[in-house]
Amino acid sequence: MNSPLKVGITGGIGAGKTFVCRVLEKMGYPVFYSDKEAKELMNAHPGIVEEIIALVGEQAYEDGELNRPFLAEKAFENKDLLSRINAIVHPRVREAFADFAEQNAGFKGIVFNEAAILFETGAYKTFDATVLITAPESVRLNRVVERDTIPESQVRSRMNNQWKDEEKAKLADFVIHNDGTTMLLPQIENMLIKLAEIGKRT
Ligand SMILES: CC(C)(COP(=O)(O)OP(=O)(O)OC[C@H]1O[C@@H](n2cnc3c(N)ncnc32)[C@H](O)[C@@H]1O)[C@@H](O)C(=O)NCCC(=O)NCCS
Ligand SMILES: Nc1ncnc2c1ncn2[C@@H]1O[C@H](COP(=O)(O)OP(=O)(O)OP(=O)(O)O)[C@@H](O)[C@H]1O
Repeated sequence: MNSPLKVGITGGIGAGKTFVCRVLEKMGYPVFYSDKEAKELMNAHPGIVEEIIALVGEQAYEDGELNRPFLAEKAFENKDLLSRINAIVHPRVREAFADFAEQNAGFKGIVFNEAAILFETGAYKTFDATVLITAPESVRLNRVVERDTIPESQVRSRMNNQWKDEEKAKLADFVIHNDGTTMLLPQIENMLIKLAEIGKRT
């Protein structure tokens, strides 16, 4: 079987990546959730656990589980630490996606990968196409405060570690506006038609 078209779906915190990906899943497309995979690997992958402890100390884990609030507070205020954590976690997430893509050669030959940071890491270069989900910062902020019941300051510290939409849009093949006003489904359907055309050419 031909290898599936690999399509990266990204967007800033609260843009609605997962929301859009759930729609794609309902349509039958396989979606790999990088952030979720990263979470699972950080809890269970012995190599990652060892390297995280070596980097930040035993406090990084509590009762065998990643101490996320502890690590989040440190990492989102320290770009160097965050990039070291990324360097430990991302290669393993990439490996897991390669397996997923192979196993899910996919409905109409497309496999989606949802990832919060795709352009920032350069990982976008490994995809056949990229999709940026956008929404104004104020909308994203309100969504996440409501979804996670966390203070605005914590959402902003994550935003500060992500590129602005304008920078990402320059590199994205498709932009989906998920501002709560623009109709979402026609944009998704339009993207799928164009992806099918790209699939035929590759
Ligand atoms: C620092 C950690 C432990 C904080 O955990 P926490 O549960 O508070 O956040 P969570 O993982 O749910 O992420 C929440 C949001 O923060 C943003 N975010 C997460 N990781 C990153 C990152 N490395 N760079 C920029 N933004 C990020 C995303 O918008 C994400 O949706 C965690 O985010 C982490 O380990 N990140 C590094 C691994 C990673 O890059 N994961 C995501 C991409 S594969
Ligand atoms: N078009 C929409 N209509 C209604 N609610 C929406 C819409 N888009 C997103 N939301 C809601 O906003 C919140 C954030 O969306 P979602 O979790 O999909 O964002 P995300 O980009 O995956 O965020 P993160 O980077 O934090 O993982 C969720 O509670 C989601 O249900």
